Amino acid sequence: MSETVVSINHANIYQGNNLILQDVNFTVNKGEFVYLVGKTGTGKSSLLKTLYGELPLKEGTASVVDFDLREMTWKKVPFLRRNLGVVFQDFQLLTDRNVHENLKFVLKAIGWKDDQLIEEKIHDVLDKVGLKSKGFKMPFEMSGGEQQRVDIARALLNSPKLILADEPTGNLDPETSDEIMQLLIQISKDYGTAVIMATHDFIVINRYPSRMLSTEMGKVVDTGALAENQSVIG
Ligand SMILES: Nc1ncnc2c1ncn2[C@@H]1O[C@H](COP(=O)(O)OP(=O)(O)OP(=O)(O)O)[C@@H](O)[C@H]1O
Repeated sequence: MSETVVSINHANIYQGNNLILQDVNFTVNKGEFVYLVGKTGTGKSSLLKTLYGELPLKEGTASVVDFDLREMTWKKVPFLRRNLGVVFQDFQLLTDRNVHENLKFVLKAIGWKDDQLIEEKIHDVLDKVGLKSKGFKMPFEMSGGEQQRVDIARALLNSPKLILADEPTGNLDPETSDEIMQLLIQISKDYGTAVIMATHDFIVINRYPSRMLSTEMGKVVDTGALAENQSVIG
């Protein structure tokens, strides 16, 4: 039986008092890879922000990795985030410390204390993103693709059931975008992690076709699973 990771029903998404998306309904299951597409300003980021607790859900219902978004308070948001991985376009790494220290900082912040477990976890996530030997590098010494891999490694620290990615290939050249897409798809297949990825990049979507949610005219349209991406990378 499939395991539901996101379930959103009759939700209205607001920015302040402005209604951005109306009557949003969809579910995402374990291991699914879903694109979120739509013209600029149509609400992709607003929807993702709602899913990771940055915007409050005022109308409708939603459950994200078993957290009820209507019950969300600022105190509970960090607990929701510990069960998610969030990946952004601009990497958001701490520039004054190396990759290893960036990852250690996050683990310490969420309460990890055992040095050996910390080292094992960092080794594990760097291995998963193909950067096993790059822990000593400073962010400015890395290419955009490598920095995005570190951002994905950071998202994996929580062993999340869901990764929310907002334009993760937006700053990358086509070849590097390909590598990041293959990595995200591989993660969703290997670890059963669901991925919702906002993108404008139709080159990427055409190369790695998958289910699409489209924001248009204040609604979210579910195009369903048009094709499997399995054949592309498999
Ligand atoms: N902090 C904010 N306060 C008020 N309105 C906002 C805020 N952020 C976004 N909006 C508005 O909400 C609407 C949706 O914006 P959003 O960023 O979600 O769209 P998007 O589809 O992600 O756009 P893009 O593709 O350019 O990132 C836009 O009209 C935008 O102006």
